[in-house]
Amino acid sequence: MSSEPLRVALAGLGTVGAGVVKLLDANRDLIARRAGRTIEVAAVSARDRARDRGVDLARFAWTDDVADLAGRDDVDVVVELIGGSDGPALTLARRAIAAGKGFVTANKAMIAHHGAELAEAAEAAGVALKFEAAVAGGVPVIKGLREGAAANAIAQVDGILNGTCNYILSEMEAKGSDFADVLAEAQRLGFAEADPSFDIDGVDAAHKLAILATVAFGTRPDFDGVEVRGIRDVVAGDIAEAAALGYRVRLIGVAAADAHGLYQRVTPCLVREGHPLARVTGATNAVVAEGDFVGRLLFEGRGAGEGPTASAVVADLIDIARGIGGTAFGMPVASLSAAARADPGARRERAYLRFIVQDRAGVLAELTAGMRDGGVSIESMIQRGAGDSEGVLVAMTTHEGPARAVAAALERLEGSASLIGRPMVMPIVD
Ligand SMILES: NC(=O)c1ccc[n+]([C@@H]2O[C@H](COP(=O)([O-])OP(=O)(O)OC[C@H]3O[C@@H](n4cnc5c(N)ncnc54)[C@H](O)[C@@H]3O)[C@@H](O)[C@H]2O)c1
Ligand SMILES: N[C@@H](CCO)C(=O)O
Repeated sequence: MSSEPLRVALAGLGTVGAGVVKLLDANRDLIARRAGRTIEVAAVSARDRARDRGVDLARFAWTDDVADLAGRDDVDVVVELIGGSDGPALTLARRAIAAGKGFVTANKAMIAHHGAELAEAAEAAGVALKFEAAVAGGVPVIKGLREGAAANAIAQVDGILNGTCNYILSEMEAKGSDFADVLAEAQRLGFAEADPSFDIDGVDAAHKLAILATVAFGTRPDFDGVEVRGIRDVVAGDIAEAAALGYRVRLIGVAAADAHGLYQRVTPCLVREGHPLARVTGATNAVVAEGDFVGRLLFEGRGAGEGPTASAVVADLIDIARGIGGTAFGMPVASLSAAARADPGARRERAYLRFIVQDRAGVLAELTAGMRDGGVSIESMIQRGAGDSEGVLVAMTTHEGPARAVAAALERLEGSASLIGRPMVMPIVD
């Protein structure tokens, strides 16, 4: 055991930051034995010094300006738990790495947008950059793919990457609760982001997917290449229709890399009951990856909240304390390929389509004509509802075909007086 502790600065003392302090306190001896040295918090910074976080902060040096943590001589590693893709988090990352400090973050937004730049800077400075907590919270999926599956070519990763959305969808499914009530509960439980639109509009999952794709395929991070749709438009009727068909509604991130290029999408999907992602409920995250030699891998666990996220942050610190640096994405940035984006319209899949329509003669004919004109083959169709002023629900499933055909069909129906609101499209995952 080394007598030299690993000295850490913590930037941000919210849900995750306070969790890191609690975990380092609770498992101090175990962590020291595993890391070969103790891990000591030397300095901290947050917005509000006086706030009670349930941990004793008086023992740590305090800095009001978070950027000052990067320049401290008594710190080996800076841990950034502030959030935000740019602003103080990015300034701190750049300064800490330039100052020769290791850098650990849970900030998926920053890594999705600036990961390549920061990884290149870390390589040049010879310091570790680690972000296990940024994807799937406590689930060691970055380490699993970057190290455990490093020998494999990976063709596709699919994941439930946002605990808030999965919690909302599975609570709506189990209790028939309203979207807004379930969202408020997710915020109270501490796994929804401060701005929940990042969660429910799919942006948070897209950040994580872009990072996962980089680690899985060795392609440069391409957040702007992720097609993103969130769960705002999922209604109770969709969840009921999905159940009647033998499916569950889940927000799924999929990334695939092949000869057509890199394909990345986050969207609510119908997932067949029996698929490993269908039975994932609550704030749990799960990632399925297919390796050419290892076969299917499933990573699953708590994707958010104080304890799980702190667990992943401290695992990164333990690696650094052990002297395990390595490259941030599993290979040097210069070796990451700049994959072309695959045409999303060419992707072949089955889809669920839901319309709220006026209940009058000719409406179904209009819908099916739209499908015919777009080149979509309907597999099943059902109409439900009382035919009042709120309209009736029509749900269809399609045979497998290119995604562009469904888009073309919906374009033909756009502006139709028969439609109430916008149609909902969800790919089907069997
Ligand atoms: N909460 C989770 O379950 C979870 C899971 C995985 C990843 N993350 C990520 O971890 C990071 C932190 O999340 P959180 O939930 O703990 O957030 P939080 O809002 O609970 O805490 C943020 C902390 O940062 C501090 N802060 C903000 N701006 C600052 C500034 N300019 N200077 C100094 N301090 C500042 C705040 O005072 C607060 O202490 C984010 O990047 C988030 O995306 C969170
Ligand atoms: N808001 C995120 C936290 C974990 O990144 C979620 O709900 O999954």
